[in-house]
Amino acid sequence: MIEVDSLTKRYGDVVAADGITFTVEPGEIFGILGPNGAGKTTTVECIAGLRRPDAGRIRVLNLDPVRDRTRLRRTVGVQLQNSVLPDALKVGEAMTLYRSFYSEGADPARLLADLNLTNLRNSPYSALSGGEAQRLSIALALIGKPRIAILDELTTGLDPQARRDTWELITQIRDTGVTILLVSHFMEEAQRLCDRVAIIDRGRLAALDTPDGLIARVDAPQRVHLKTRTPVDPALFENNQQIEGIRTNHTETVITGTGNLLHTVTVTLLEHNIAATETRHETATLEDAFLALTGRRFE
Ligand SMILES: Nc1ncnc2c1ncn2[C@@H]1O[C@H](COP(=O)(O)OP(=O)(O)OP(=O)(O)O)[C@@H](O)[C@H]1O
Repeated sequence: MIEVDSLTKRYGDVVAADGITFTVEPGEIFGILGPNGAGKTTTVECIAGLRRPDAGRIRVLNLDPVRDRTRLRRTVGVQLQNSVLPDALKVGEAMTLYRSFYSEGADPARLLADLNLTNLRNSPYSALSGGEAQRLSIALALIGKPRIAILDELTTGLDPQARRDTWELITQIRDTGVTILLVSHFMEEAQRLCDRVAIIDRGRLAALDTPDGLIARVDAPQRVHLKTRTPVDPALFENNQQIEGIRTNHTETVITGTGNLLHTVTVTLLEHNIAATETRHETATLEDAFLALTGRRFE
């Protein structure tokens, strides 16, 4: 769907994109993840044909985003970071206006219903909450029935519930066959939502893999935290190669190790007829992967 090969873009002395290469496959939710100023927006703006690369080659559905911008506009829906509409424009009017840009497209009433915006169709843009405005911007990105949707910093500024609702919505949109290119600086968002993630740091592609694949590159041990009614004897876990360490503090036990650690611990407890009142399994996160891959903390 999208091919980016050695993309380079400079603003004066700043190299915002420095030889970035990746491809996006049909039906993927593909994440571009990186800290502020990493070059994410520059990359997707070049893909959307809004900026001209200094070097490198981009193809979107086999078209050149700059040269073939008019043709691409029919198949690529874009929601840009911090996009705003005029305050007085009503939700329904915005949908009708954007629909008029396309000879073929989605039914505005149907799309409003799908995005749970029907009741707000007469509300002016200025009266919308952050989550409602984001849902409207997604609706506007989808009004031309695109094959690819580019969504930039979709959930920034939303509360946790609105963020989770938006993730659910993105998954549903993908399930209708739309390929999604998602820009984010939220680790959890990328981990939960994306099929593959390109980590961009200082204009360069630091890594590209599934979230699990990125996390698997981290050499951090897992931890299982247990609470039990009576103290656990650490000797029960000896002679198990997956277990690297045990710390006990009365009825609280923390076991570190590798492999299928949770399974190993659970089986051992069952064998000795010990019931855990609480179990928590901690594994490495994308945040750990970022640190391991770039040598820097995400923030
Ligand atoms: N129009 C511009 N003129 C000059 N410098 C720019 C321009 N747009 C971006 N930059 C610089 O290019 C670099 C990359 O910016 P970009 O917006 O692509 O990063 P980003 O990863 O999307 O960041 P954020 O998460 O903060 O939006 C930054 O150093 C930024 O200051």
